[in-house]
Amino acid sequence: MPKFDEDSQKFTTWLESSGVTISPKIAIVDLRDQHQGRAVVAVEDIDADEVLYSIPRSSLINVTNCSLVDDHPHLKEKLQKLGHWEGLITVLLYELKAKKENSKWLPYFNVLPINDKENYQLNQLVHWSDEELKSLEPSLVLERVGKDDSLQMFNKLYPRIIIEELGLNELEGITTEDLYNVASLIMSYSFDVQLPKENVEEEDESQDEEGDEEEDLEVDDDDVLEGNEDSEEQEEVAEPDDIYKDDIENDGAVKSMVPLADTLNADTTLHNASLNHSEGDLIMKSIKPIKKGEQVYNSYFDHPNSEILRRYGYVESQGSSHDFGEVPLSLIKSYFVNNTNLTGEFLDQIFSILNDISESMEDVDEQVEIVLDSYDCYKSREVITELVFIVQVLSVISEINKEEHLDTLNDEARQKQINRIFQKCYQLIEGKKLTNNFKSNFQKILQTRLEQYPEVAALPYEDGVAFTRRKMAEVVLKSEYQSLKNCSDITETFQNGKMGKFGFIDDGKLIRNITKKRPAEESNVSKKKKKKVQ
Ligand SMILES: C[S@@+](CC[C@H](N)C(=O)[O-])C[C@H]1O[C@@H](n2cnc3c(N)ncnc32)[C@H](O)[C@@H]1O
Repeated sequence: MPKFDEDSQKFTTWLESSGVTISPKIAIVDLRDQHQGRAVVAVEDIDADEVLYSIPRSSLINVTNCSLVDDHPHLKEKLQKLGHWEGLITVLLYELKAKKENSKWLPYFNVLPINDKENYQLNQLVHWSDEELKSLEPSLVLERVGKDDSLQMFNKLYPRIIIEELGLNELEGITTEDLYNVASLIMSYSFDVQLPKENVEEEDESQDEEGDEEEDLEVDDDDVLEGNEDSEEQEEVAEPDDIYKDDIENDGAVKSMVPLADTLNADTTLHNASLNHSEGDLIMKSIKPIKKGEQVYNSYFDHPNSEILRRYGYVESQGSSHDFGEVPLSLIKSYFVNNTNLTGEFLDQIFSILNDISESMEDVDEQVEIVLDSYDCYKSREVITELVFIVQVLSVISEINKEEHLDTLNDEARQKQINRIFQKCYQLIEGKKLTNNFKSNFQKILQTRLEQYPEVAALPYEDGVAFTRRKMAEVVLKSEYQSLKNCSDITETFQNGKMGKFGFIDDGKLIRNITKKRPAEESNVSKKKKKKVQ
């Protein structure tokens, strides 16, 4: 029997001996010829809502259930305070580098990329060379690769935490590559597993609500490789006690490796099974009928292809259902600088005023932050409201600025006028209306963004599986290009699509409405200033 199959079989035997019960209607199969590694398929027809397997918590690996705690019980508390990523990385390094052949999870590790370099290539973006990453330009996913942040976290973990704080001399000599590999494994295989309610209650009653949620558990979508929650902290040279965070158990969930649950591949359109939590075991259930021979697919959350590639190292060759392209704020800014009378300096002031306006809104739920780093434009011909809002606001400001030179007003008057424009645009959009200038500026902005993509992005998806890094990069660019292209069709996006039907009005009408009610003193300031610049 080939080693790959032998490892799958040993893994299945190990699962059974670890208390995992598996429906006879499914089997682990070898889909290397389709570049999908191992997968789970139905060997008989399965109805919706059938239990496919049930996994006892004792077979999970996390900071409360691992060899490290078995061997060094006094470290349990410290581990739980390290943070989800740091905790699980440490625990896994101990299994892989200290326990090695003696780890009770060995048959599980042997079916994972970490112990089978021959059959698995790690393709998450942190493993791409700078040259390879260039093939993803101009995708903004390049700003989220996070190699530097990961490195910062690794430098904090080793040797400071692992050797000096926890005293794990068994792990002396681990390399940055070891850390990258373990972090990549966590990124694409781990789950945030909810703790049974009683556990949470004991620790912190305020977590009750979260513990009660009956949501599906999905493969983790957290961002350690970007150094998410802790990136600022990591920049400082921390003193020993600031390596500790809130107790993991107080979060109501613990980042865990879940054998077998992570053997499921994912697909945004073919998703047919989900992992549910219960008080005891974790249960994988079908969410729709699955025919004999079909693959059982989990969902890794609503990611576009760029994120699927970044986190999991593959792409959906015909596009993800959740694809979007992004328009960076910098492009919007340069568009207005090049095509209107707004200068870069004035636009920066406008952005800062817009931020102040949203911060000053009393009702936090109603706060509208419209200055974002980038704006998503979905394949489904929906764009985020913030994009509509900012382009509409800037279109109006540039029009008013022709007459009134807002940039020459004093700070207070300028702020008031921009606030008024903001409020009027808000009402306009709420009333499902936009202006004609918005239409033309929006179209040109999207066109400018589309022109940044290489020619290949405009071509249709190719047949077959994209599995080389070059082809996967092309698929990401096509996914983004098509999404942006879909949204650039104004009629489809703003009149026939999911965003509802917008009416377009003459800009003059809105501008008259904004300028007519301006307080008298503001107009005076404006006139005075205008005289100066004439
Ligand atoms: C949780 S594991 C799934 C099991 C994995 N196939 C294995 O052999 O271990 C996630 C990894 O599986 C692969 N994968 C998942 N869904 C896939 C898909 N639809 N197409 C190709 N590869 C996929 C990716 O390499 C991803 O990082």
